[in-house]
Amino acid sequence: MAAAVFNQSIGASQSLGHFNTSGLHQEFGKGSVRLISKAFEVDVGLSKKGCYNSSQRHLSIIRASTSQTSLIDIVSSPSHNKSNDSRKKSGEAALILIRHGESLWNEKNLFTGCVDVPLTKKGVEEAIEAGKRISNIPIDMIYTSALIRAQMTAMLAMTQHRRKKVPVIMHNESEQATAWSQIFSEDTKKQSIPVVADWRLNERMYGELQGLNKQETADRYGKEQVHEWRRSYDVPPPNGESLEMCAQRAVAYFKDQIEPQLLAGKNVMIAAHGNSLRSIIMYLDKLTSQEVISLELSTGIPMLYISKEGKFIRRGSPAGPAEAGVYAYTKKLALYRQKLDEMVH
Ligand SMILES: O=C(O)[C@H](O)COP(=O)(O)O
Repeated sequence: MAAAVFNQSIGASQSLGHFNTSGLHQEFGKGSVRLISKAFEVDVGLSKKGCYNSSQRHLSIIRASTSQTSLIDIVSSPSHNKSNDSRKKSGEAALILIRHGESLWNEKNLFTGCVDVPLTKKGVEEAIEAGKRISNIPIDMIYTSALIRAQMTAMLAMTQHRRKKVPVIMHNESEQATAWSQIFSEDTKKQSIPVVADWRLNERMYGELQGLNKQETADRYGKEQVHEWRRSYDVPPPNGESLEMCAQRAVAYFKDQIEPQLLAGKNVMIAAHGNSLRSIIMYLDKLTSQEVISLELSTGIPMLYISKEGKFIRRGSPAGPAEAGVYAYTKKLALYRQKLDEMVH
């Protein structure tokens, strides 16, 4: 069964180059075609609780909590996870990248950047659809930006996951917040997925363009100027961040916080934004500052990478509802899926 899924997936990956794509795409690299589109993208040929009035009580809660293992410790510690042995053997981990679903300002065609606006109804639906597409892929840790549109996307997507673990937002903004969000059941912790929200995954800060209409801005300053602000690597919009500046925090965060999790065999989902993800993909795929110009990400389309021995291998994203035919599963992912099937039947 697992082998069948595996073979089917490999077959799909080999034929991906023949799919019709409806969105934007780019081609470059020797022997490799990268397609980033609404439809799919793949490399071809590469393969806490209660209110305490007494401050005394409050302090003791904090002290008690410091001796508790946190949810992140549970996920990160090898001794807490039986399947960790097989992870070590295969030395691989899944990495899912997902740009948030459509936001209310995407719908209005406004520059959004770090302005914190929620999803539209369509964005909610996109997030749920994205969740269906990744419902068979293991997820041990979730990282999102500090912005609600990315957090909504991650949470809505997780409502669809077959493993039925519960995403739990980590609150480390203060000692008190950490203490008050402790879970006191090891079993419950094991059925939870830590969600770490960090501003360094935020959308690029769009400076004085935030809140302006994209079309009106192009009419006023010229299409080329606006394209340069939106897509060039090193030209920042007025008083905003260039992609390069955005990369300095987003990629640094990825390297410091996320990559060690992947290297430890943890399967990670990142829900973030067009430009913070473009900068991370630039790092993962070793794109040049020229190549990244034509890299476009659609809202709500999950991309799958495999992290193996310090390398990142793109394994596609789905063209349609039949996700098994479009993600190039590894044997390990196929086995995970088989286990999920067995849990249901
Ligand atoms: O912040 C925004 O306005 C968008 O979500 C991303 O903008 P872009 O398409 O100009 O990169």
